[in-house]
Amino acid sequence: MFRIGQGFDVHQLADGRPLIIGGITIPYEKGLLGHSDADVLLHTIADACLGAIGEGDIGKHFPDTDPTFKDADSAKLLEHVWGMVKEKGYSLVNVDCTIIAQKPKMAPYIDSIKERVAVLLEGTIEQVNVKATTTEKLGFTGRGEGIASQAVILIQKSPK
Ligand SMILES: Nc1ccn([C@@H]2O[C@H](COP(=O)(O)O)[C@@H](O)[C@H]2O)c(=O)n1
Ligand SMILES: C[C@@]1(CO)OP(=O)(O)OP(=O)(O)OC[C@H]1O
Repeated sequence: MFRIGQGFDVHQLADGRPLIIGGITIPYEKGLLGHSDADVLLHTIADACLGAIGEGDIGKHFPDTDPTFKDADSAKLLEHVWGMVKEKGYSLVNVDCTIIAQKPKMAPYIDSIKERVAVLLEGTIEQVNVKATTTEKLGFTGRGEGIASQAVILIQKSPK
């Protein structure tokens, strides 16, 4: 049995924050603002996982009003969500993600991000695709005010 899920997230860029995307710290003049470490890509993947198993979204499981999740490592949040996916008997088929950012250039970091995501989802690099696009200087991403991300995941329950 297959299930599909999709995720979308946006975080604002602000001074004085590290830029963490896909579990990797990327050198840049600004970072993403959030209650957690604001890892927009890992939040997107977590939401896609929760969508695939019909379990709502990360705000439901990790409320941004809960001090437990202040400055939380989003890799830990995704690990928890992936545990829920496994608990229901599913494994990864593939995940495809897009980071929407005018700057910085993501290309040098894509392979490291893919490796990190593959580890978190207990899959191989071949099961993970991560892309980046600008919005040609249009909109909030184009003005460099924030970074968005999208993901689609396919999971499979193997017959016993
Ligand atoms: N933050 C980004 C955005 C894009 N890239 C790479 O550049 C290519 C061209 O981007 P367009 O928005 O002009 O289509 C894109 O396909 C990515 O490979 C990037 O590395 N970092
Ligand atoms: C991850 C959580 C929890 O720390 O906070 P944020 O980092 O603000 O992220 P968001 O994508 O707005 O929503 C999920 C939150 O509940």
